Amino acid sequence: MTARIIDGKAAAAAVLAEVKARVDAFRATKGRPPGLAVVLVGEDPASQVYVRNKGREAEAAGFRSEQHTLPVTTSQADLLALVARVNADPGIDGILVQLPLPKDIDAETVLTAIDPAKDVDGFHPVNVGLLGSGATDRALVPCTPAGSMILIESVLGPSLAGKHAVVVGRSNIVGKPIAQLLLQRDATVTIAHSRTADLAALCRQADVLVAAVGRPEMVRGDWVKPGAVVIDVGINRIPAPEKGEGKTRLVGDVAYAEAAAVASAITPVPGGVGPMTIALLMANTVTAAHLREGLARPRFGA
Ligand SMILES: NC(=O)C1=CN([C@@H]2O[C@H](COP(=O)(O)OP(=O)(O)OC[C@H]3O[C@@H](n4cnc5c(N)ncnc54)[C@H](OP(=O)(O)O)[C@@H]3O)[C@@H](O)[C@H]2O)C=CC1
Ligand SMILES: Nc1nc(=O)c2c([nH]1)NC[C@@H]1CN(c3ccc(C(=O)N[C@@H](CCC(=O)O)C(=O)O)cc3)C=[N+]21
Repeated sequence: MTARIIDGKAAAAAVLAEVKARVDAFRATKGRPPGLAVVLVGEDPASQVYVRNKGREAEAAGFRSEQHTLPVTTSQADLLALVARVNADPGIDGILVQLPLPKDIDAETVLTAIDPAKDVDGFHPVNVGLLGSGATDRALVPCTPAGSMILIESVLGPSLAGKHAVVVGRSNIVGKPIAQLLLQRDATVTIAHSRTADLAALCRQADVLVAAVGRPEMVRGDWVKPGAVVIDVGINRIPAPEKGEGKTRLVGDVAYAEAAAVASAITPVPGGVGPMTIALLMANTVTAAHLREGLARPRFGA
């Protein structure tokens, strides 16, 4: 079997088209566009690329978009003061503080200081709790998990009843929220991590296999059940001497060619989950704007 390649770029473009239509309607009703503030502390080059991409998409969608770039030496108090300022700005509906933060800043303190109604990352404890209790009418859901679900739905449809989903990775930003969303779609969910015994055998039981580990090509072809749907969340930059000295390339957490020979459908890296993350950030900003203004919640990727 050769797997169907799940086109994350095309799916992201479809979400962004829905976003744009919603932005136009929102602006016509409210007389202002949705607003997104992205905060970057420090000069991590990968983070700079992501933040720039987010700003570009926000402008393309017709948002008010602002970027705050603070030096790596910024104190936690100064960052909290900025968060308080954007919390209080009525024209800002979404706030994203790019992770990771410098080591002297406590990320949990900063994320908890964001107004949950503006928490378009879905990382605030209020949104984590709403997601965990199934209140998806009110929760802001993390972008990468929400985007991954749209890709899964594009292959398997809305119900995962009877399917075993294995999520490798238990981070608060990816693994745990993806597991919650899979559970809500009636999958039987197993969450694996670095202390899981016989990971390969467990993965071989998965009808839906989600890799969110951060280890290049760790999931091998013989870990994949024939016909499984494989979602590769990993983004790893590795040396690519074949492209020339000092060059790099992006790979996922899945050994793509091996897995694609066994799976029924698989996301590529790049061009899979990554573009969906950015599209869902825009969608969450539109959702936050609607909820803050008392308008009906829009749905994306339906
Ligand atoms: N496509 C996108 O838009 C995004 C991609 N990413 C990418 O997704 C990946 C995961 O990110 P994130 O969740 O933040 O990473 P974290 O480092 O926070 O979490 C990694 C998880 O993988 C587990 N793990 C690590 N090594 C192993 C192993 N050998 N066997 C089994 N489990 C293991 C860890 O287990 P334990 O808890 O036991 O330590 C942990 O739960 C990264 O490649 C990241 O770049 C992240 C965000 C967005
Ligand atoms: N507060 C916060 N929210 C995040 O959502 C967040 C974060 N911090 N920190 C870092 C991770 C990572 N992340 C990605 C977003 C887009 C791509 C993406 O667009 N990837 C492209 C390739 C991009 C490239 O070429 O480098 C793709 O996969 O096709 C990847 C990764 C969001 N994150």
